This record gives sequence, C-alpha cells and structure tokens, in this order.
Amino acid sequence: MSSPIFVAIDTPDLERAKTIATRIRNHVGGIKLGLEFFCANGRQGIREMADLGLPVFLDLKLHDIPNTVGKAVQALRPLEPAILTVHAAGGRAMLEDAKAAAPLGTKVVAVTVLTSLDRSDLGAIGVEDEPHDQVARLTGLAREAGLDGVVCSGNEVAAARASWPDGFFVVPGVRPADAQAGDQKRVVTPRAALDAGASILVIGRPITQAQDPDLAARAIAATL
Ligand SMILES: O=C(O)c1cc(=O)[nH]c(=O)n1[C@@H]1O[C@H](COP(=O)(O)O)[C@@H](O)[C@H]1O
Repeated sequence: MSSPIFVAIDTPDLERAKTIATRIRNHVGGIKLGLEFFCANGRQGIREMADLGLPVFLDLKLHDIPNTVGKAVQALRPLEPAILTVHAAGGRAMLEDAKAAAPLGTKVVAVTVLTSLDRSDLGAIGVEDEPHDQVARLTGLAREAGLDGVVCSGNEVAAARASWPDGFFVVPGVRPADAQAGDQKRVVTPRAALDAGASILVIGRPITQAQDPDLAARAIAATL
C-alpha cells in the first residue's frame, strides 16, 4: 500500500518545491500544493510538479458563491488533481456545483473547521459549538452534497469516519510528538490520526523545514 503521507509543499519557490518533492518522493504518497504555491506559480507550476510523478492534492480551499466556485473548478479541470478542497461553510449548493464541475477521478473534499482554530476562535465568528460538533455538522452536509470526504483534525476524525464509513478523510495539523505546533491548535500525532481513521495525513513543516526532509519523512513513516 502506498504511504498515507501527503507532504504540504508550502513555498512560492518552484525550484525549491521541486527539490523537496524529488528528495522525498520515495517515502510519501503524494504532494499537496496550496495557496502559497498556486498564487506564485499558477497552473503551469502545478503541471511541472505533476510531471515529477507523484499524485497531486490541489488545496485551494475554494469558498464563494456556487457559480463562481463551479467555474473555478471548471478552469482547474485540465490539471486533473487527485484531490481538491473547497470550504464546507460555502453551503450545500456550492459543494454540489464544485463536485459537478470536477473531473471524475478527482476527490472533492470539504474543509470543515480549520485545524488552526479552537473553540474560542469559533465563538469569535459566531459559532457557539465545540469544534467537534461543528465538524460533525459540516461532515453531514458534505456527505449529503455528494462530496468524497472532508478535512478535519485528528480529534474529530473517528466520529466523522463512524458517521460516514466509506468517506475519504484528510487530516492535517499532524505533529510528531517532539515537533512544534506553530499556528496549529488541534494537533495529533501521525500514528494517532491514522488509528482514528484518517485516509491520508497532510504534513508540512515537520518535513519541509527539517534539515533533511527525506530523513524526516522516513522517520515519520516508521511510526505508522
Ligand atoms: O486543507 C488543508 O490541507 C488544511 C486544512 C486545515 O484545517 N489545516 C491545515 O493545516 N491545512 C493545510 O495543511 C498544511 C499543514 O501544514 P503544517 O502545519 O506545516 O504541517 C498546510 O498546507 C495547510 O494549508
């Protein structure tokens, strides 16, 4: 089985991104390219990264009115990413239009509650629930809208998986026991996330900022 680790290559520098991807390629299941990379390098940059041969998770977290998101996904179609993200908070019609516009082979997954938010952050935007309850609500919405799965933290993935056994669960905010959390607030170890039901783990800085990214990826893979 291929590795569940997708490395978040968050850099605007295409050459650096290629160097990291090339070094880690034998010990990870894929690469995740997000807003930082895409805003700097666009679709051509994604194509060049895809040419390295690893599955590409395109994490643009689209969140707008249904027509705009549907058209944006249509514009991304030629890239045929393995995975594409939208925000569940965009609502059911937006989720449906995103899925309808995506290539058949692309898993469209909805971000529920960002792993950088805790209960007090949710309160500040008018959500009085615990992250756990909000994740459960948005997971149900994503499922009803016909998406392939959701993004949530390792704290919520067991409940989300129990409610949607054949869903696809992406878990970021993953940290080996000795690593810095940084701006992440709902953090678990790679092993715990996988045991709780994650389909894939998104891991960025613990690998990309390591002196030897390949060694860091192998060390994490050894714990799984
Ligand atoms: O959709 C994501 O991938 C995502 C959702 C979320 O709730 N939290 C989150 O951290 N991410 C992404 O996962 C990666 C985490 O990176 P590190 O914190 O460096 O491991 C970043 O690229 C984030 O954009």
